[in-house]
Amino acid sequence: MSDETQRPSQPRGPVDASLIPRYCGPATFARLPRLDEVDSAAVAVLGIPFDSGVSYRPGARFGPGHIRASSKLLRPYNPALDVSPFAVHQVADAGDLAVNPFDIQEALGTVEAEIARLRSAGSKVLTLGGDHTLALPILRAVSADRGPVAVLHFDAHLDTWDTYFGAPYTHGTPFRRASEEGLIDLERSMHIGIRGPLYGEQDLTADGVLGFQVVRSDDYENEGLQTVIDRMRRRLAGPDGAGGPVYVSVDIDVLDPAHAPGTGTPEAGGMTSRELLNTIRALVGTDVVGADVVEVAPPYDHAELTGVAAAHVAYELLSVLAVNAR
Ligand SMILES: N=C(N)NCCCC(=O)O
Ligand SMILES: [Zn+2]
Ligand SMILES: [Zn+2]
Repeated sequence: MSDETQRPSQPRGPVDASLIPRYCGPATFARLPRLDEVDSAAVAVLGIPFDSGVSYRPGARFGPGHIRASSKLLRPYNPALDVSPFAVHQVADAGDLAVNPFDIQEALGTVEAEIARLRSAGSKVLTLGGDHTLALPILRAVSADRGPVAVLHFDAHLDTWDTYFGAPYTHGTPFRRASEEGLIDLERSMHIGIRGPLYGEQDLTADGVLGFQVVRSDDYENEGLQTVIDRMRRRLAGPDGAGGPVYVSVDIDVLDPAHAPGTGTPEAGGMTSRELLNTIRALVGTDVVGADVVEVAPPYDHAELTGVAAAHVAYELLSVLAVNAR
């Protein structure tokens, strides 16, 4: 009797690195199966190679491939959360979405439709970007069936600016548009890791009106990790403590350029990857409805530093989803 007939409901996991060397074979995230190789997936990892919304260095269109290539060393068991994220339920790589690099509005429509399609097939979606513009169409799709969601946004930047060159859909503006469109819960959303020069003081006041609280990068040093985690969990619980759906958006430039040089708009004074991974782990027990890891720009990376950091961030997000599903 084959394994499959004995255990028909067993999720198909990653390729075994003790049988097939890690550097062999097609690069799916964490060497997971492709979505078309499994019946269905509780979580789909979707690449979106799009960087037409960037204000500075381009290159995030190569992010999905780079994160996958940097994810080959991930192992199946996560001791930090005591979970095997690919054994609890089926996780699969949905490949790359082909989006129009010359027409941003059309690209946003393609992204929204694909996220909606995967979600209606029963998959939560972890998106590998791509630039931060992508958060807007993803939030449109998620809030279409979950209503306004809390946005937990890890980034050096607010990304609530209004326009660049008059353009409303850019990587610096997704969360202003999302707030204006009523996609986010104004009482439970938060940025973590904010730092660096702004256009003016009004950037921060406008951001508060749009529904965000701010944890600054320096707060990790001044208050400590546990205090930051407590603030995050209190904010996500909301004023009545009841909680609700949370969308997690991770711009890899939240990390210090020493930890993640491969990104388009780097800012000094950032978080360590250890701080970021530990903060994400503290999301166990919150209703994470989707997530992205964006702004990985491989042309500026060295030794896969940024790719490995992004792969681990994605792995911790998948681990949280697995613990929550258990
Ligand atoms: N979302 C990212 N990574 N960066 C936004 C920077 C916008 C600016 O150039 O002011
Ligand atoms: Zn950023
Ligand atoms: Zn961003």
